[in-house]
Amino acid sequence: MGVSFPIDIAPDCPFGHHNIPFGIFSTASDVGLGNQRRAGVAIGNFVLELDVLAKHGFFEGTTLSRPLGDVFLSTDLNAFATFPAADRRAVRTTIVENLTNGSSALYKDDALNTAAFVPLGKIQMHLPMTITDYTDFFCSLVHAENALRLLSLPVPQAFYEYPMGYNGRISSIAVSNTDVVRPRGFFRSPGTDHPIYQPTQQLDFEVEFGAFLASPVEAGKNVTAREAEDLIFGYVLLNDWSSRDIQKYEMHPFGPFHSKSFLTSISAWVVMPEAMSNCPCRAPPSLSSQISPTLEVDDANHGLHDVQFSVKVSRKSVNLSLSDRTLTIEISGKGAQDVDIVRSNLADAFWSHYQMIAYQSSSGCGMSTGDLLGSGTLSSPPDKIQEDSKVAGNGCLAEILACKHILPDVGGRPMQWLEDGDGLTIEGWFTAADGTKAGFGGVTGLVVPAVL
Ligand SMILES: O=C(O)/C=C/C(=O)CC(=O)CC(=O)O
Ligand SMILES: [Ca+2]
Ligand SMILES: [Mg+2]
Repeated sequence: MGVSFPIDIAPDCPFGHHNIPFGIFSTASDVGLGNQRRAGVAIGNFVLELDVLAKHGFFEGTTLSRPLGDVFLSTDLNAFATFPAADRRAVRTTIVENLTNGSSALYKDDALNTAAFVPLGKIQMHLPMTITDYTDFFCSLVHAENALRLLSLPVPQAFYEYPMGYNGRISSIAVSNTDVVRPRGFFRSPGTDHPIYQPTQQLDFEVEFGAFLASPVEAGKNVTAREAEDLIFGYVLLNDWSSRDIQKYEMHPFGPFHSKSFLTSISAWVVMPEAMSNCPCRAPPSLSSQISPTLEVDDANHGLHDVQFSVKVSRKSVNLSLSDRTLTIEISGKGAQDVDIVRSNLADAFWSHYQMIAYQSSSGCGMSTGDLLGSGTLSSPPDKIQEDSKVAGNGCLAEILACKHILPDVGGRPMQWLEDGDGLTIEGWFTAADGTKAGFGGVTGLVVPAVL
């Protein structure tokens, strides 16, 4: 038997028995269906092929409103997302019940076991959904105060009244591990009086939380925040890579344009809301302001869970030596140094995804299965970051610089903007239903030089 019961879950593994995130993967040509994209769930160090379960009748006893058919052979999770929330929950429950039952055919039938489990090391992950629209919001008051202070601007009154947002570009969205090609744009370098088209010198990240919409919202129909829960298919980590010099120049008087449209990375695994159903929530601070009834949520059910984010930069040290008129630059071959620079928490946001969905629909704006809603940069107040004072509570470098927070050196150099060769990973962890730690699996990117 390739995978025996109980599946070993290492303490630092994000994919325990009560997380079960969904994703789209492919394998090498000699493994299973090879390079065909298909759906799976992550468990321990494996992906469980969902079509193999479906074809072996695992969901026949599951009450569903319509047959699953070949839904798990789709190249995205959109078709599965259109099943009613009760169906999606029932499918997930069946998977959990089988994985946690030593007498399931999953563990007893050798051929099935071999076909169903594929080691994570043998797969390639793809975008989990075909993304139909993308909005990026501005939901953290801590971030808004710090970012706007840098521009000597007050937080606008509207911030407290609804979740502010801007329309993003779907073409910018890529799955974790996609390289970050340094973007080029028009901006003024210090000391010049006109903009020059050049690679950004102020490349930044933004820690965000994304939600995928399951069911469409017809144009003209207003969804209230209390109705939004069942519309959410699942959550991903999102990094809204940003160029601050381009942004500073272009955002007068419009919103962000090229400064945000070169890349937005998301984690590959979509965590279902049910995985977080027992994870603590804190009532969103927006409830204490004057908000429209359509944006009101229940104190105990609003989606602002205790999800702990961290950011790690990986940078190689550079040794310079000057001998005999020759300058030698050596990138340390001893591997990169990893440094934690940020820790923040979803529970510190001002607005939740339920409220973002309600606000998005409030104008009569239609929404589709596969719409992605980013939370905006997520920061936490400094008093929450007690364990390690070197780590900032700010969800991006611009804000860390605005707060004059001194980060530890990385690769022997001060940490300012992202450099070519830097790797950056955002992780997110929460408490799953069985009390174990569960995670998103990270969203990572390597910065590579601009294409000139
Ligand atoms: O107006 C500002 O200060 C900044 C706006 C943004 O950077 C847009 C954005 O991505 C918002 C966010 O991530 O919170
Ligand atoms: Ca953003
Ligand atoms: Mg971006």
